[in-house]
Amino acid sequence: MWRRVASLSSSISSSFLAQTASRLNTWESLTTGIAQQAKGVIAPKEKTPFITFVLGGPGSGKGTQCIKIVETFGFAHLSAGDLLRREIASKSADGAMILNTIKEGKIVPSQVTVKLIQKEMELSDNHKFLIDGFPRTEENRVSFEQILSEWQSQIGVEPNVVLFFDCPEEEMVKRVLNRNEGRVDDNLETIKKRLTVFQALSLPVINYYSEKGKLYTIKAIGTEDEIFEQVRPIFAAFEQTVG
Ligand SMILES: Nc1ncnc2c1ncn2[C@@H]1O[C@H](COP(=O)(O)OP(=O)(O)OP(=O)(O)O)[C@@H](O)[C@H]1O
Ligand SMILES: O=c1ccn([C@@H]2O[C@H](COP(=O)(O)O)[C@@H](O)[C@H]2O)c(=O)[nH]1
Ligand SMILES: [Mg+2]
Repeated sequence: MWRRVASLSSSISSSFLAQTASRLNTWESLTTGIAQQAKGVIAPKEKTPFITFVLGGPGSGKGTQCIKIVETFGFAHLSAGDLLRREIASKSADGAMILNTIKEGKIVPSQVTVKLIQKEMELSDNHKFLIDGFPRTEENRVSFEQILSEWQSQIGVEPNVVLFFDCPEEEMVKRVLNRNEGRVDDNLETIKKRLTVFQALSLPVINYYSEKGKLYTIKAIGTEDEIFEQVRPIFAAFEQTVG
């Protein structure tokens, strides 16, 4: 379980925190850290988080390619849409609001989505994250950067890689209508709204990362395997340094 050192402050004394923080140059595993502290040994987890945002329109193939990246490169896959659908299924306090927002093809408030992603990252034993379908708006991006800035001394405020699956609209519509997974937003009316939201709110995020030199654009047409052959070299290039 990965935890930010700062998030331990409510349960652990500040002297323990200061001691722990000084020994660790990155995130600490809470359970391992406490057990090892009891033995008088704290072994640092030296792997720095590696964050990839996976962006693209509805049905562009983000989730499909994430599965292949996980299989090949051992990332943890965090789909923002799946986390939100899990909230609906669990009938959480935000569930009804999230359901209505998804049906309308709109964007759930940043604080809700960021909290879910942050929790998943903190619970993960992995240090390599694929964050699928997020950030969807500039506001999402800034909210997440605020979280990362808490870890700034360790990892900086930006993702390491941003993938953009660039797919023609007619192909995206065809794929979504054929998806057949029972999603409430897989209908023509909602898809049209999602495409409008993508153009208006998500493309600016993609342009932002392009200007930052972080963007890797994938031509998302062809077979799933053909598309993955564009994705593979991006992660292969980082493999030595990321672990
Ligand atoms: N290269 C491809 N060719 C044909 N169909 C594909 C291809 N890649 C994915 N699909 C299919 O298209 C549908 C949408 O793919 P996927 O769920 O991966 O997209 P997505 O970008 O995650 O969409 P969303 O944003 O709606 O979650 C799925 O049914 C998937 O099996
Ligand atoms: O960061 C996010 C991600 C998703 N949503 C909402 O969920 C649906 C479905 O998302 P997928 O990534 O396509 O599974 C999306 O249309 C949004 O309504 C969100 O608000 N914020
Ligand atoms: Mg998806």
